[in-house]
Amino acid sequence: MTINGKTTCLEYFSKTSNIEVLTEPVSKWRNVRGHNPLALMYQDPKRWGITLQTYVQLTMLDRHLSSVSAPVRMMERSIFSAKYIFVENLFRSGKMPEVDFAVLSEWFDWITTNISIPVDLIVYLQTSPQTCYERLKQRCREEEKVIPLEYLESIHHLYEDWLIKQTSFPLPAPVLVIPADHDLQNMLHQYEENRDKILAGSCLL
Ligand SMILES: Nc1ncnc2c1ncn2[C@@H]1O[C@H](COP(=O)(O)OP(=O)(O)O)[C@@H](O)[C@H]1O
Ligand SMILES: O=c1ccn([C@H]2C[C@H](O)[C@@H](COP(=O)(O)O)O2)c(=O)[nH]1
Repeated sequence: MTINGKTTCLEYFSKTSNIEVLTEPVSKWRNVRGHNPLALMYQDPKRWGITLQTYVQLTMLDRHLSSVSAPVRMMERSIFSAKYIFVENLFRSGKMPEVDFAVLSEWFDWITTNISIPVDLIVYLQTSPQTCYERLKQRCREEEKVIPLEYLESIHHLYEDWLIKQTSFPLPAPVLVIPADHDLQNMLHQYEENRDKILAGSCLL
């Protein structure tokens, strides 16, 4: 999901030795050579969706390919969720022209056919759109103030189709589902309970 506690979870595990944590490169999406493609996309998705998602695809690929510095790597999101969820959502909601979707898809297909992107486990922090909406307001990131609940509902359905029903796109790895509508204390307890499974190697979505 989006805005559901991924960074908070990674911060928790980053305190464990032998784990390398790679957070999402969102600071790059907010500032590429002085431009803010994340803000532009939310202001006018039809015009700027392709711009943001091209850059997301590049920066996620860069994260996947960066050299490993610990026995276990935990990564926030992936090149797969960028394509299967966010690009798909823009396209299906009529906010991405067909030609932009086609070009992004060609890039994605080329990358995933020609470059090995191994993922061992997907950890799905499963949250309701309402919870994400509350956390969005709590975090109060300037670019995201325009996000309506309906946007989070669409993203949620795409995630559920992909990771739970498993009816939409191929899964690059098995899925571990952690219900994540709970308060922080409860979440930390669940992370401890799932620690061994998670440390088998994971990618947070
Ligand atoms: N379990 C939780 N209960 C309540 N608030 C939370 C919880 N986990 C995270 N938050 C808060 O929600 C907001 C978004 O969390 P964050 O970890 O940044 O999400 P993400 O990385 O998925 O966007 C932050 O303000 C964070 O402090
Ligand atoms: O491919 C993507 C990935 C993310 N986003 C947006 C969604 C959020 O506004 C930010 C960061 O995501 P978090 O879940 O808060 O970490 O980036 C996107 O538009 N496209």
